[in-house]
Amino acid sequence: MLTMISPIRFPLYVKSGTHCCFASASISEPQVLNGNPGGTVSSRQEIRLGLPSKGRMASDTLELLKDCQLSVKQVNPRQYVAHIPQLSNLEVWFQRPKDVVRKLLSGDLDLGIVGLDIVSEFGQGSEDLIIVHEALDYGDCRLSIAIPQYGIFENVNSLEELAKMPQWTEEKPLRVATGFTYLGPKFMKDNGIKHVAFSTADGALEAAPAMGIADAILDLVSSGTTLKENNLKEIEGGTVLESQAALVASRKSLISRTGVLETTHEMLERLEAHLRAMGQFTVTANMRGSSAEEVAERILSQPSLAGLQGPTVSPVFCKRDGKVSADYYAIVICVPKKALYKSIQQLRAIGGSGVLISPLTYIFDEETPRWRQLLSKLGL
Ligand SMILES: Nc1ncnc2c1ncn2[C@@H]1O[C@H](COP(=O)(O)OP(=O)(O)OP(=O)(O)O)[C@@H](O)[C@H]1O
Ligand SMILES: O=P(O)(O)OC[C@H]1O[C@H](OP(=O)(O)OP(=O)(O)O)[C@H](O)[C@@H]1O
Ligand SMILES: [Mg+2]
Repeated sequence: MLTMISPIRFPLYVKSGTHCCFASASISEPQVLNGNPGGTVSSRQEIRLGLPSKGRMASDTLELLKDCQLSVKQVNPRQYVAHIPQLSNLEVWFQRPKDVVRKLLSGDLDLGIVGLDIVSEFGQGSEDLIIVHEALDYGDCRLSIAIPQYGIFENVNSLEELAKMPQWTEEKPLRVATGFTYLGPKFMKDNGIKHVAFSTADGALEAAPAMGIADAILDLVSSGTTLKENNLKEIEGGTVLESQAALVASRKSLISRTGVLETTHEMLERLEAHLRAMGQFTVTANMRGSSAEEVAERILSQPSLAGLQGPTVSPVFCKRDGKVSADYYAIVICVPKKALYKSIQQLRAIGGSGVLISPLTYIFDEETPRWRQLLSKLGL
């Protein structure tokens, strides 16, 4: 449930109350709850995964799942429920990212994929939300304070300088427009900044300072183009959080609902195998040598050629003068994409030839490190 911010320190002007939920104490008044009352684990049999229904996360999420051989089958794009044939007993529900988090909390969803920004804003530090994979490698952005490049802000370049400006008083606080009405005031409070008033807005926040609606904004920044185009700048110490897409789960569901832990394990294995492989190439090459050990020693003498668990070295046999022997060896290693050219140079330096580079699809480790972490978070 959202907590309203102290109106004295951080007056909050809420444009619309649609994203707040209230539980009335009076019996005579009707109650308005956000989802399943009390966030209990209901008796439904199916496991539910919430995915973003719109926005830039929607297509990237489907793409990622497809790359993990977990294609989502949606009969009709306007239908909000779908299936992943590989994961039996799982329903996919398309929801707005913030509703994915709310429904995880209310017990109406068991798993979800959303940005960490949304998890922090709408999860509000709830112990029931568990981040299973915090780096799905898309939707990268940061939540930052931005101020005008001009006028009284021209020489202001840090949060400290912004807070020290004589303009902000109890009566006339720094006005910040944001969609992050939980994280914004919390950040200001954590940084000991007084005389701040937040107002909510849903889009095109970057226009607010020029329109005179706000002095500063707190919004997501990725390339920084939108800020620049609107003559705004980020400031030192003004980043509230770094975000990217994450797999999130309800603690209650993981512990109590049949099959949720197993499904989470399978999803995690597939995600990790795909994401690890994304950063690597397979390199095969030929190398002359007197023995497999001698070739392996030469490879391991190079810092970028160690591979995942050391090189695979196989003899290439040929028949000469009626005698079968191995004069050279085929080697196979994985190299990080970023270190590809360095690896080729090192391979050549030790006598490698005929170098072939292929993409990798999956790397399945013996055990995914995040699985251990998940079990320990659950006390299992
Ligand atoms: N410029 C950006 N670059 C990369 N990722 C972003 C960017 N802006 C937002 N995101 C990430 O994508 C998520 C969804 O943002 P998006 O703007 O696509 O949808 P939305 O905010 O739900 O829709 P709307 O902005 O129409 O309300 C955000 O919560 C954040 O994690
Ligand atoms: O740093 P950049 O790469 O320019 O991206 C930042 C912009 O992206 C998001 O807006 P979005 O495109 O989602 O539009 P919205 O305001 O309608 O949410 C965010 O709210 C910023 O406005
Ligand atoms: Mg947006």
